[in-house]
Amino acid sequence: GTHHWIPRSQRLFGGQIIGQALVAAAKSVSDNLYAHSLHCYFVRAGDPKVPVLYQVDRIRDGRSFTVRSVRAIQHGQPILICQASFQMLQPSPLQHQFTMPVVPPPEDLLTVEELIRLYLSKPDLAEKYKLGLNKLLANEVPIEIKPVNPPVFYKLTASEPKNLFWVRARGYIGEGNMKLHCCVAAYVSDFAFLGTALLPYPGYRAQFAASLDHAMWFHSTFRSDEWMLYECESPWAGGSRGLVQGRLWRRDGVLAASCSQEGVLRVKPVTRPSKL
Ligand SMILES: CCCC(=O)SCCNC(=O)CCNC(=O)[C@H](O)C(C)(C)COP(=O)(O)OP(=O)(O)OC[C@H]1O[C@@H](n2cnc3c(N)ncnc32)[C@H](O)[C@@H]1OP(=O)(O)O
Repeated sequence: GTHHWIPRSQRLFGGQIIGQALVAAAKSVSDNLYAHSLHCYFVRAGDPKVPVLYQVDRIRDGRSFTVRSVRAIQHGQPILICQASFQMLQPSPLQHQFTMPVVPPPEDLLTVEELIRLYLSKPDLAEKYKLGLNKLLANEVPIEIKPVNPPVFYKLTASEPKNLFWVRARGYIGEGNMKLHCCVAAYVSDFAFLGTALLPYPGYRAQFAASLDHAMWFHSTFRSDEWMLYECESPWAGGSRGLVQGRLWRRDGVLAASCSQEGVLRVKPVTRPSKL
């Protein structure tokens, strides 16, 4: 696996490693099987200077379900261990899902880049914020994001640990390759996910934040290059860790996937300039 967007932390982006691990697992199963879940642990930081080797173990090929175990390896050591399970399409009379939250459509909202440009155009914006916003703008991520409740970047306001944004992969993937859409959704699902646990604590900034594990369940067909609503919430934080849970909704209200992640969050108080 080669690298796309590299975060400022200079560790490999977790979503990229999960997405590529799922690509590797998916290549080892037959075409009539579809990913329905994955469970991963990030055991070492990924090094952006070298590629990642994905080693797949064929754990079991069952009649309906097939399980693969993938190790992502760099410098001879695992950086991620991932179990992925695939199933052949099977109908069922049992069918239910939660209801998608009612939010404005993506066409009525601004992308993160448009929001940043809007803030940068404000004549009264302090210099110290301009630098941070320009750094964010230079961050070329292969995902488009439209926050439903855009954050006010320079205001320290605590909010509930809940977040909603429209997301889609940049570029065209097209219909047909459901395995690829799941891999791209795995990439997308790790982006801006753990930050949900920090929303109630504007007085602290993350000194060290990294995902420890990530799990996903795929429920229906979807296209990751079309807008999906990502509903994120953090039911708990403590012990220098935060738990986040997410639901990816197709815009027609069908629940496409569910995600869970725990991350290490080491924070320090934001220092405000003295008024003297
Ligand atoms: C949030 C974006 C989502 C992402 O994509 S994150 C990328 C995917 N996830 C990862 O890369 C995580 C990979 N896993 C790992 O790196 C390791 O397993 C992991 C989680 C660091 C745990 O390894 P350990 O050896 O147990 O590391 P550690 O927790 O002792 O140290 C990690 C860093 O924290 C620091 N630390 C330790 N105790 C601390 C304390 N009490 N207060 C403040 N900082 C502390 C420690 O120095 C270390 O920092 P650094 O890595 O040296 O810069």
